[in-house]
Amino acid sequence: MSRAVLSLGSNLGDRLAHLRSAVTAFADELVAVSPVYETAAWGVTDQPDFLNAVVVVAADGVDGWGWLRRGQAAEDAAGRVRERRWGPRTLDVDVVTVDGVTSDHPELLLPHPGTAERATVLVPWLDVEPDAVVPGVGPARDLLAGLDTSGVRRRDDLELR
Ligand SMILES: Nc1ncnc2c1ncn2[C@@H]1O[C@H](COP(=O)(O)OP(=O)(O)OP(=O)(O)O)[C@@H](O)[C@H]1O
Ligand SMILES: Nc1nc2c(c(=O)[nH]1)N=C(CO)CN2
Repeated sequence: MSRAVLSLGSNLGDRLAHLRSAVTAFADELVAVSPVYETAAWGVTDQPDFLNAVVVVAADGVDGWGWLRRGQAAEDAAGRVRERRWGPRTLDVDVVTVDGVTSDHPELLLPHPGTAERATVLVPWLDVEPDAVVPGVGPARDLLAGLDTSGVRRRDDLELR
């Protein structure tokens, strides 16, 4: 069984609908779905706030590339136009980790190299996996302790399923 942690993000159009479309795309593989967070944009900061969430998925016979392709298909279905790096997007699906897999291929970096610095990933991940570890880096809880979480606000009024 291959188990993966996926980070979902949207800051264009109907953000909640875009995150829900990703959850629906992985309906048969869902292990856990985090709460939704409203988050200030990092990287390129002059863009709208994001909604972010994390899902844990598992399936037989899907490797890291398979999870990546499945995420990209969900992005395409949400009408994502690939423009500037870190720019606004209808749906972003990042493969954060795949159990037991590391990769240094530029099109599939595992664990995702941004994970340790991104409260927008670590906060929802810890909601569903309090003992989460970024392989080769450290416990998510310890990484988060060094980060500013002021721009990460839980939206209990929004549900993904
Ligand atoms: N773990 C991964 N998950 C998703 N995409 C990855 C991963 N590792 C490498 N990539 C590659 O990153 C590219 C997509 O990048 P994208 O435009 O989503 O970047 P970004 O979301 O702007 O920035 P970041 O990757 O820092 O979050 C794709 O070509 C994809 O193959
Ligand atoms: N808050 C927030 N900011 C971002 C995000 C994101 O998911 N959340 N994704 C980006 C590109 O991957 C760029 N900036």
